[in-house]
Amino acid sequence: MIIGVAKEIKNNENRVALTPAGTATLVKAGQRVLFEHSAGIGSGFSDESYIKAGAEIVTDKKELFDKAEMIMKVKEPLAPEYDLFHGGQILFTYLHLAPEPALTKALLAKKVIGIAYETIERNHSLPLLIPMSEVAGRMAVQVGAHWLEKTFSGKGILLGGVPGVESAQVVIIGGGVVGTHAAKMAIGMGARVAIIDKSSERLAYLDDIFGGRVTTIMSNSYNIADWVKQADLLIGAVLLPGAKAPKLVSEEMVKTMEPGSVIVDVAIDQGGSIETIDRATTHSDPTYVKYGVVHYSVANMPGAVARTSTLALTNATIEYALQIASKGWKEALRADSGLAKGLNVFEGKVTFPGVAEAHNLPYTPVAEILG
Ligand SMILES: NC(=O)C1=CN([C@@H]2O[C@H](COP(=O)(O)OP(=O)(O)OC[C@H]3O[C@@H](n4cnc5c(N)ncnc54)[C@H](O)[C@@H]3O)[C@@H](O)[C@H]2O)C=CC1
Ligand SMILES: CC(=O)C(=O)O
Repeated sequence: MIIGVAKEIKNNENRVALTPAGTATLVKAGQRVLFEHSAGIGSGFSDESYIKAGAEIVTDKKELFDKAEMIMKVKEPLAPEYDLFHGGQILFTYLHLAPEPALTKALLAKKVIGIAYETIERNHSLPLLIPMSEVAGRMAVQVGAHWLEKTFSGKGILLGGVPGVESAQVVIIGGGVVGTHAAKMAIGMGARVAIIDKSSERLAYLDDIFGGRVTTIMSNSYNIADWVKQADLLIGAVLLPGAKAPKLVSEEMVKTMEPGSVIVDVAIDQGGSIETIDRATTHSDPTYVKYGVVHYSVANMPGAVARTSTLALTNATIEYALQIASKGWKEALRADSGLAKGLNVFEGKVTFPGVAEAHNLPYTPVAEILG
């Protein structure tokens, strides 16, 4: 199969879909890898390192898209990329289609075979979302600590306090991968940490692994309102896989937060879980202040730590890319029902229920397509 690796164009998106090691794995398996010129630079990988791994460098983006049977990316395509796709082309990337009507429409019109990293399942987990959620969870605390500084419109408090001075209260809504990694960092920095989740099993697990170092809270609007009010740093980390994120924190709740508090809504890539966050921000302009509270809603947080993220992402994606390329997408999906959950759009049809529901479009089960 001819695999095209495209350079990312999203604001400050420095990740790339394959490392040289991942490229070498595909080439060794008999696949042809076309690599867009300088696509790896932001992650510290030169064109030469990809040539050494067996890739061919292509300088013209259009030529890359025209030739490739499968395009591998990191982020969802943006408007300038929509026209580059052709019918029957496989797109293997994060798609996050539920909050993106224009992108969904474009991929349907182009009859692209869209396999989304974030909805592939294995053993009831999301193996291609996990590595970036680990990164974003850890970053959420780092970023939150930064914006809590007075210079950046924050309260002017240190997460860990100092002896004789109270530490900050971090409140995390959603105790999955993002939430757990955020909690690890926040505990490490000496903050007081509360995690709110709707799953009692998950809360029990978090209580077990963190012992007395976190407070676990059952998710309901009463408890959320109570804890949002106390939060110096509020982290949104919920997920309903493939669907739009539920708005759990209302505008009224945000108004009860003290001025200079900070919200980091990691769940923004699925539309966001905080009512006062109505748009994704960018790494070059990451925050705005509303009701005195600093709001941060960057949808590609791991792009800022591209070297770590590209390595972690390729570690996870490579075995799936290999399966799709060597067996062909249909056979690969037939052989792995978890990979089949990644199919979101196929030849003008929506094949993921959460996406169909979000856009009020008909839903075609993947099984119907695989036959
Ligand atoms: N902004 C960014 O750069 C990035 C964003 N993300 C996003 O972060 C979000 C979280 O991802 P993961 O932690 O991997 O998901 P996950 O599936 O591991 O965890 C989600 C948690 O949310 C909980 N949850 C669902 N509904 C809830 C409710 N009503 N109340 C409280 N808890 C609820 C679930 O029980 C689960 O524990 C996703 O939208 C993901 O795409 C991930 C990586 C980067
Ligand atoms: C998960 C995702 O969208 C990201 O890492 O950017």
